[in-house]
Amino acid sequence: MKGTVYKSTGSWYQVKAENGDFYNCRIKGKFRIKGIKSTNPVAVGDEVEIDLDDDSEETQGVIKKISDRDNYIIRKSVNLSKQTHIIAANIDQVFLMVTFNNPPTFTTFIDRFLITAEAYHVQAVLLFNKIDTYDEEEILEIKFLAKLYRDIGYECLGISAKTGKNVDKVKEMMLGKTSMFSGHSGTGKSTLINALEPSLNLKTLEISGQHKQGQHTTTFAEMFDLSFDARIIDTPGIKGFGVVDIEKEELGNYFPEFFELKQDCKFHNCLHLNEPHCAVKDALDDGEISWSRYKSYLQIIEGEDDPYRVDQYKK
Ligand SMILES: Nc1nc2c(ncn2[C@@H]2O[C@H](COP(=O)(O)OP(=O)(O)OP(=O)(O)O)[C@@H](O)[C@H]2O)c(=O)[nH]1
Ligand SMILES: [Zn+2]
Repeated sequence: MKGTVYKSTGSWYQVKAENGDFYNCRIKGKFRIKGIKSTNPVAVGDEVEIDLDDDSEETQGVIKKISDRDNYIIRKSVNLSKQTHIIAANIDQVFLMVTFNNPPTFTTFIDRFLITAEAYHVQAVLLFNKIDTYDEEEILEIKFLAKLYRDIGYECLGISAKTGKNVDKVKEMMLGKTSMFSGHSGTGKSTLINALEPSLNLKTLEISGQHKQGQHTTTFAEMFDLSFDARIIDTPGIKGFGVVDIEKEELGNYFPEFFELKQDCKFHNCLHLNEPHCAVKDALDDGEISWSRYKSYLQIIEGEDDPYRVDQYKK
């Protein structure tokens, strides 16, 4: 029988089978995924093949096969170097909650987030939350930012999780998909999820504001079905959505607007720094590429505080 992994505790996996029932499953045999050394062979979101065992009191299952992943997000294992822990797989989209000043979300943060999403092949959507609190000037700034990112190809939406403004549009975007929510603490993730599904009580809600994090507790992601044909993956204790190592030479590929111009640079391996006849720098001078994006690019390539090379736990 086919199924999807909704929860993992390390040795047991909760699988929702195609008949809609949930089964506790174990793994049989060895699962290796090409190119990655992982501490967990099966992750939340994985599509699996299971065999049911009716002999025991409670019907249990055995995971026999795991399907190729569309994408997955990882973090480095806490204990074992060079090992990775797959947090979740087959994610359709990730929403980044952005607030202008309460708390501030800087463009460098947005850009780092988008680069990570590009590297993981996960579609990213920017939600500008708390639009009920902004004055005219701030609304203009939000609109400016939304246009900047829309022009690059990212969907942007102004919402208020509190008043419910455009929450129906978020719902629409989620239909038939598996989504994740990310953003600085206090940007309104919990409030939005509450507005989307009032009965859902996520672990992130229990953890926020307390000091349960920081110990070496292993955190496991969990998937939830919502009432309107949508699924969300909750990743308690993991800020942002994992780690990714990016080489200098490939960084520009994760800026879609840089990538598009790359073939016009004189050197095929142009880093868009001081090389002559660089199409990216020309576009920057012409105002076709935003300075804030280029600044983020420089910061990362120069290796200034490199937060996405280390584990990002909530402190
Ligand atoms: N005015 C206004 N306040 C909001 C809105 N969304 C959230 N808030 C408030 O912002 C504060 C933080 O919201 P949370 O939903 O707890 O934020 P969070 O992102 O889940 O934070 P963490 O759990 O720490 O990651 C709360 O006081 C919310 O009531 C909004 O759209 N408008
Ligand atoms: Zn160049």
